[in-house]
Amino acid sequence: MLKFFQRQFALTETGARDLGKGSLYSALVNFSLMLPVGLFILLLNELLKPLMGEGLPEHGPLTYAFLAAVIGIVLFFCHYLQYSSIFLATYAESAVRRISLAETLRRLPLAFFGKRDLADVTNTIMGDCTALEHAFSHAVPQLFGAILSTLVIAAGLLYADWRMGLAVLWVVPVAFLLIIGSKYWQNKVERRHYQAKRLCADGIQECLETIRDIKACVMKERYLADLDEKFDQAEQAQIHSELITATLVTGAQAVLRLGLASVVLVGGQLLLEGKTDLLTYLVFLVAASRLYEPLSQTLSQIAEIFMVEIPLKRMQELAAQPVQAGETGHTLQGYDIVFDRVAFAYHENEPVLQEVSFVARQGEVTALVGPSGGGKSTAAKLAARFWDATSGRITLGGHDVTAIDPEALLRHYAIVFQDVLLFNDTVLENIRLGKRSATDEEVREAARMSLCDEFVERLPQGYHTVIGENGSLLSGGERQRISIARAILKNAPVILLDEATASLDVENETKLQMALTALIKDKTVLMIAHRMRTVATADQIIVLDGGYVVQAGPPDKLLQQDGPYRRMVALQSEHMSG
Ligand SMILES: Nc1ncnc2c1ncn2[C@@H]1O[C@H](COP(=O)(O)OP(=O)(O)OP(=O)(O)O)[C@@H](O)[C@H]1O
Repeated sequence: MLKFFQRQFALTETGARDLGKGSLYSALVNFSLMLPVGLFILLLNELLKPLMGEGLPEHGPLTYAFLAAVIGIVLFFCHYLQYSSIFLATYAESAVRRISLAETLRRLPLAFFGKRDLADVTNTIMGDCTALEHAFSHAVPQLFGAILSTLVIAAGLLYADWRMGLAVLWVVPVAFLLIIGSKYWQNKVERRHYQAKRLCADGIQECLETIRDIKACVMKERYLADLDEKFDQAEQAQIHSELITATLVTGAQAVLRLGLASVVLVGGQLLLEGKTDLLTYLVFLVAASRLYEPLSQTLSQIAEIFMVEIPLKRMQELAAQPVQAGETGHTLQGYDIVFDRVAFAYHENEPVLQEVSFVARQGEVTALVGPSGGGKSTAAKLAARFWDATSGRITLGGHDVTAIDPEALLRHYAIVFQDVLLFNDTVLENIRLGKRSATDEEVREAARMSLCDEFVERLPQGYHTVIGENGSLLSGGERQRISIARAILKNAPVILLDEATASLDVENETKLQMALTALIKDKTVLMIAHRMRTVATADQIIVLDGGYVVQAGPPDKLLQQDGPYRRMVALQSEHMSG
């Protein structure tokens, strides 16, 4: 049974055991709800005795008050056990599920995030987990509990009187068949509802991310109209889904109630024919109304139980994504990066890099240049294993990067991206991200080297100013300097600079280049730049065009050749003097 729960609901062993316990306690609650009925029947039996001429009642009101109190305590404990075993265990399982999904996401290659919609991934971690949390705390154990208690009570009723037993029970399979028969239909409608909700979430996220461009292009009206349409579709899908579920559930609940009518009819007939006594008849009437209560509740949650399949599948699919693995303990021989006939494609049959071979040596600056879209950033990201090459090999210090755990590998890298990402925190903390253990003084020193001082002094609280979401209070050049400060603070042996100084004016770029010269001593530097002036002092230039290395060598040598590098330098000099 535990294996069934684990497989069916993707639970941990503890989660499956807790679901089993929760189901048993739910059944216990259902049984305990029969106790007041038993007491009532006992009381009725006593009260009927004098009327039937069977003598006086044997027990006084005190006995019944005592029994009622005991039943109250039993009910309390059963409910308490059910609550603690279901709710607390479900929340614990949910936390494990969320953490394990987040752990998977952390280890997934960036290729996954390029293919998958981020709103959808967020929805899986938050929305789907919440949906499962609700189903496993409010519906699934109750369903199994109701099945268990109904089976036991049904056996008792059939044993007591099979005719009235059948009159009580025939409605149960009919009601459930009605709901189960419509499962495919309900799931189809609910899947459409899910899809509509996901499109809404996508729309909102896209709108928030692109609000600046929407305003700049005066597209607000059109965008909001699109978003409105998505909301309307989600609303329609929700109404449709709820209508269908409500119709089916109330229909099935009405069928259940028919059972009461059939007991009245069958029992009444048996009573008239003298084939049963009044007490048994009353017992069946009361038992029927009690029996249907948990079943009726379960029916109202059956749509939720069917729906469990959808979020479960989505989560299983996410959990099954191949993660980037690798060893954490490795000894590198220096920090040379070697690209050996590397090919890569973001999408099948659309190669971005082909036959790329070069060596970025430790202690040297290797500059990647070339036309936009040539594959420079892609090559740098492959070196840091943000993606894995489709074919060929990239090594760092003689080790294939794909054999090294991505997080362990990234400890050797300090990276400054073109699109800087900052957090809504102070300048100090944003820089400290480079090295969590750095003292304030170390952070300030890195900030001074990356020329942050001059703009930080102008901020209201200096280094303690909170810079807004993604550094919204800062200019592009200022954000870039913070990112460089992080890299300086990290002081890693390999430095990747992707247009690191592109947002700076010429004067600041020159100053920063001098600071960077000190930083990059003895390190492996892979630098991407569009300004030829920036890479003029590099030890080696690699020209990438259309995914191929079209020229490689020291800048002075390349200048002597009639090739793309000389043309780019000439073009930019012309542009500057013109
Ligand atoms: N995440 C991605 N998913 C799919 N395609 C991508 C992705 N990133 C880049 N590309 C594509 O790969 C090709 C190379 O892009 P890349 O950014 O490496 O070029 P680049 O030489 O660095 O360009 P630029 O100088 O403009 O930054 C381009 O055609 C680009 O559209």
